[in-house]
Amino acid sequence: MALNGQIAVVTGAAMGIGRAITETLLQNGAKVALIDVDEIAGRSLLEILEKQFGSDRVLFLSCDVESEEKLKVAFQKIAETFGGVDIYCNNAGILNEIQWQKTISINLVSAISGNYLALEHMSRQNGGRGGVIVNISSMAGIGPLPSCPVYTASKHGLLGFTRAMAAASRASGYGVRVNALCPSFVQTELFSGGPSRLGQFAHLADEVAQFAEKIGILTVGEVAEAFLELATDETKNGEALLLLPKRKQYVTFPSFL
Ligand SMILES: NC(=O)C1=CN([C@@H]2O[C@H](COP(=O)(O)OP(=O)(O)OC[C@H]3O[C@@H](n4cnc5c(N)ncnc54)[C@H](O)[C@@H]3O)[C@@H](O)[C@H]2O)C=CC1
Ligand SMILES: CCCCC/C=C\C=C\C(=O)C/C=C\C/C=C\CCCC(=O)O
Repeated sequence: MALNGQIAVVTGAAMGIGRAITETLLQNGAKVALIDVDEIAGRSLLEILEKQFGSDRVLFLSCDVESEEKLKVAFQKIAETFGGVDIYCNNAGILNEIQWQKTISINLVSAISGNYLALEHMSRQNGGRGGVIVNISSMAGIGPLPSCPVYTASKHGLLGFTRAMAAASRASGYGVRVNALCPSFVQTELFSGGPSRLGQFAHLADEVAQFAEKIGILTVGEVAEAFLELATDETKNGEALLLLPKRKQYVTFPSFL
């Protein structure tokens, strides 16, 4: 699938992985709507991107994805401005074992709301053009991160939702592929600030840091490249792409047929 002229929405786009994905989409010719709760970082990035790619190709919407109402309004504004939605990257996420309910709320509940809102605009059953959704899960969506049981649960939940949604989309003729990207540790604020947000599991920080050092740390650019593969390869639906510094593989799950 060529990205030229495609309309993409990226949540948590102001920094980290979301910013890198946004830049990659723009470099490949897409128009991108950036959604982020951090208005200052979002507006400052918008200014940079407008200069680089033109103001007709980027849009920033200050929005907390925890508010389904505000997210709905943001989607309406994007569809009106750009004329539809073709690609949805659900990336906004936090790691906070102290405020663990918020972790579930953003990483799982809001992710589900975002996927449903995206489908309202993208599904062929609703008059949309079809397209692709990429959910940013984590390696912690496949295996346990001991210092972060709730984060692990949220990412396992998101992966399960992705796979079921992909099957539902195929069976219902939505014309929308739904995939999950599962990176290991990535050099961002979420990673560097992680140790201070482990709460009762803070004593496990050193063990995790050693594990991270052993397997290596990804750059946001490497994650954006893997995102591009899931977004553009039209054979991929319901996939979980595991990404480590020295390894990339589509995860094989048990089959019950
Ligand atoms: N950094 C890592 O080691 C890994 C991160 N991930 C996942 O990648 C995604 C992005 O993470 P990073 O770039 O590392 O994080 P980050 O903390 O560097 O950036 C997250 C962005 O999301 C925004 N955001 C947070 N809550 C929001 C909300 N309620 N509404 C709207 N925007 C919100 C922030 O303002 C920020 O711009 C997350 O889902 C994370 O779980 C997955 C694997 C590894
Ligand atoms: C030093 C404490 C830092 C806390 C963690 C910071 C960021 C983590 C982000 C993730 O999304 C997790 C990434 C990779 C590890 C995930 C799972 C390990 C699974 C190991 C196993 O299967 O045995």
